[in-house]
Amino acid sequence: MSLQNPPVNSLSLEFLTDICISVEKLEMDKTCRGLIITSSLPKVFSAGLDIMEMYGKSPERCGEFWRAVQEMWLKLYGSNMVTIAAINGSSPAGGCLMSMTCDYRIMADNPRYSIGLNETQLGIVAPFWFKDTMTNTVGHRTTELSLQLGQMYNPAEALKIGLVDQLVPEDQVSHYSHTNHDQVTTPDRSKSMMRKPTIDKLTSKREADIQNFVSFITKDSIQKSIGMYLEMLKKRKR
Ligand SMILES: CC/C=C\CC/C=C/CC(=O)SCCNC(=O)CCNC(=O)[C@H](O)C(C)(C)COP(=O)(O)OP(=O)(O)OC[C@H]1O[C@@H](n2cnc3c(N)ncnc32)[C@H](O)[C@@H]1OP(=O)(O)O
Repeated sequence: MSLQNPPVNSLSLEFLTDICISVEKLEMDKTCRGLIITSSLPKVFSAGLDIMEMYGKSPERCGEFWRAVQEMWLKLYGSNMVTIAAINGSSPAGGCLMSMTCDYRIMADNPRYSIGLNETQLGIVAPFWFKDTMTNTVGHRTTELSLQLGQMYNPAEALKIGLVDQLVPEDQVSHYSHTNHDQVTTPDRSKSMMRKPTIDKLTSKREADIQNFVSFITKDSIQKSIGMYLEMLKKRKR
């Protein structure tokens, strides 16, 4: 599955819906042995959630958006397929979350790329299931530090903390993803054993999590922080 939503593969409601439909189709296809997620765009795997979906939108629309974010995570983290993230560019926040849902992460060894949960930089607290996914990936202490600082890691740092599993030359990300994938034929039952408690936690609190997101994101102070972050993103370009 090659992500293609220019300019930065930000995860809008529409794009998230497309991703969910694609994953669902693959999941039902008996001939499909697994899933490699990568990006069709240069330099960016995914810029994470589309910030414009969280800025100046109605509570109803925010709720619909958040349900789609949850759905994407539930589908990928609970997938019965062998999943590999072929991270061929930067992968902040929701992009990092998407990578962490996979069984294995291969990243392009380019020091200009970065990956991590940077929500704190937007004045946002990462939701509990983002935190849980990271804890399951890199452990409690690293997650605590990482979330408090909104830390982004270059590929070498990401490898060191276990946020990615393998670094490869940029032009060989696809090759190594397929090679690794071919070595695993079916997902082991241990995958669902390891992930079920984390998945059940969100499933049982799904509506409350949506309410929490909507009331948090529509607060004036949070809207102001997001507005300032958007300004910073645009200024950084100039
Ligand atoms: C209770 C819980 C409450 C809340 C939880 C909410 C959780 C949120 C998780 C998230 O995922 S929030 C999104 C966080 N994402 C980011 O901070 C990424 C910001 N973007 C970047 O760092 C860079 O754009 C990049 C490294 C991904 C790519 O850099 P580059 O190739 O240099 O592109 P530009 O920076 O020039 O960006 C091009 C264009 O795209 C716009 N843009 C970038 N990221 C986003 C985004 N996530 N959503 C919407 N739009 C984005 C950027 O502003 C530029 O727009 P122009 O109109 O100026 O062209």
